[in-house]
Amino acid sequence: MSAQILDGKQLAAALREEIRRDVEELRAKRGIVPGLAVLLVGDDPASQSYVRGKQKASTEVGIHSVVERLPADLSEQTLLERIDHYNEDPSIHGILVQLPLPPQIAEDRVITRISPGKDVDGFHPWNVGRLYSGGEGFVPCTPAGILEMIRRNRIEIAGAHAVVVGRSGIVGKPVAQLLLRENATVTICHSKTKDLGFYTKQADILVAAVGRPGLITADMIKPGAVVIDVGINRVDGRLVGDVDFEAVKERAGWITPVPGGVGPMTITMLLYNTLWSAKRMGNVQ
Ligand SMILES: Nc1nc2c(c(=O)[nH]1)N[C@@H](CN(C=O)c1ccc(C(=O)N[C@@H](CCC(=O)O)C(=O)O)cc1)CN2
Repeated sequence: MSAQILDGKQLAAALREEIRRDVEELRAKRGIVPGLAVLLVGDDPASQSYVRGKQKASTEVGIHSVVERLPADLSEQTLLERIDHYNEDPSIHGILVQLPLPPQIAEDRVITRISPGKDVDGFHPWNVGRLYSGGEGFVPCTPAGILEMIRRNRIEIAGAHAVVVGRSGIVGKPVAQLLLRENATVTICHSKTKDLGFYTKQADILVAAVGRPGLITADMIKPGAVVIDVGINRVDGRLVGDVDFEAVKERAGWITPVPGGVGPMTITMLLYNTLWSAKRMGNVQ
């Protein structure tokens, strides 16, 4: 039997409607309009498209967004000064710098400059620490979206063996931490893992986040497993994930498509984080 599809596009639309209603209530009852500042350096087409998506989605739910498009040869100092500006702006509740950055700019110095209380990407070391220590803080958007997809489809995490392939700071490590927080037994695999299939075959929940098209094949899957594909790879003008979707869907219990799976949840969780930040700054419960 073919796997059930974890439809991120559909879930994202439903969540955005919930967020839109919450934003409207915050505005009507408290006069607070959530504000998001997005800084885009350079002209990478994929980054431009993601930023356009963030701006459009913000407008649709009533979040005020400011997008600064900055030249590719921008100095790190100028970017840090723009961040300082938004750190001080009381109408802005969330700040993000679209990644990747050009080589002359150090990502860690930029991320660390964002006020942790406005770090809606959840990349600042303060928020990373909160995720690991179990405290309240911003959770990175893609991992938060994955957890939301699993929960909303009533898939049991506690006691499951979750295998995460990929150890990036944006997806692999935080999603592993979130699954651990939900009482999964977690294994993290990466490019140096020997015999990857040995681990993936044991996964009740498999998260693939490496950026290698077709890395996960049907023979690497436990029958009935939940397969979450975070890969976004362009092959011959087509968008494909890290999972061989057509073959794996015949063996898995649940599977995310690419496109239309995890991707749309990323921007939705950014809206959620911005709303949460505005509520927190306004002391709204
Ligand atoms: N500051 C950040 N930079 C980056 C992040 C991030 O969370 N914060 N994540 C990615 C890019 N990203 C958001 O910024 C992102 C990636 C993919 C999607 C998405 O909706 N994908 C669609 C396909 C879209 C397409 O055709 O390309 C899908 O999978 O269905 C949204 C946002 C790196 N940088």
